Amino acid sequence: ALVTSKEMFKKAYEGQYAVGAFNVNNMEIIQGIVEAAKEENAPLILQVSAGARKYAKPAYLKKLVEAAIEDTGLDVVLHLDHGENFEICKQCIDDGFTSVMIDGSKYSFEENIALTKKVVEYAHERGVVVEAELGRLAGIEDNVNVSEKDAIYTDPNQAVEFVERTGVDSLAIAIGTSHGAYKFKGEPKLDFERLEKITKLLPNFPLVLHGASTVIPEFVEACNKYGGNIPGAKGVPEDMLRRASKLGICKINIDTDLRLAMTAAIRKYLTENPEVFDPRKYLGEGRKAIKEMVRHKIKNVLGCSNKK
Ligand SMILES: O=C(COP(=O)(O)O)NO
Ligand SMILES: [Ca+2]
Ligand code: NA
Ligand SMILES: [Zn+2]
Repeated sequence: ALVTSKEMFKKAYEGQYAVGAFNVNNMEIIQGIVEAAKEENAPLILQVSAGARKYAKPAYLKKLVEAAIEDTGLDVVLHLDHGENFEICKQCIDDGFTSVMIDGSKYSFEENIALTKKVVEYAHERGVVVEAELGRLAGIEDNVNVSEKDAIYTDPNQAVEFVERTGVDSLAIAIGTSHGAYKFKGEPKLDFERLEKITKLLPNFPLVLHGASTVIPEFVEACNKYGGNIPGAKGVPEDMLRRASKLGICKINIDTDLRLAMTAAIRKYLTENPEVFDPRKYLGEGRKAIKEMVRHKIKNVLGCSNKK
């Protein structure tokens, strides 16, 4: 069934694990993810960005997620990732999403609060939960280019005030991650002191980690080996993610690791099978790679196997 993340996060918090939030854009990606979650008996969040809605059209994504639930019997959260304004959050809530993110992190503290409150009011009246964001990730957010120097980490005391004044259900925080494949110039580093402080000040309150892909080297190498060009890609080491999920982080967002796995598999297949031109062949390889990646994340990083 389509469910909110309320129960999932409560159990994740108590069980000191995290729920995976995987970005979806087409049929094969959705199928790969839900097959893995089914086999691992894991809680699952499928998240749709504005870019995904433009690429696949909302109706297709909604129907594909419904089909996935029908086919697997899984409980799934359908979440809007990085909602830019009240309108798109309202659209998705009216469209049956069970969770939305309103990303007001680029506005002032007060504007972010005002916008988030407006979405929370509309969502809670309809039984939908809300994720907000405080603090700015470095790196490239979907069509918002936040340069390193503007990256402002989440202030723990502001986080408490933000949660109290907005009534939001979960909060995405900035502790050193960023979106995409190039997260760190030097050694990967997260501000665990800050995360510990926020966790202490907001006990039992679900925190969200964006930009949490590991950018696993073997997949970067495979992409590059078969015609790709992704130099110097670096992500969040998996032990840091495990450590974060033992603190207040209950939702870990993963998109780039899926993209790299799917791209490596398709590049490899096409290079090794030049005579093939059946899309089902290479899209099928991509789907398999997604499934394997998600199983790996569920078992070895998130710790949410058999926690359905
Ligand atoms: O935060 C993410 C995805 O982050 P990655 O690019 O690290 O997969 N989506 O909202
Ligand atoms: Ca943001
Ligand atoms: Na999100
Ligand atoms: Zn994000």
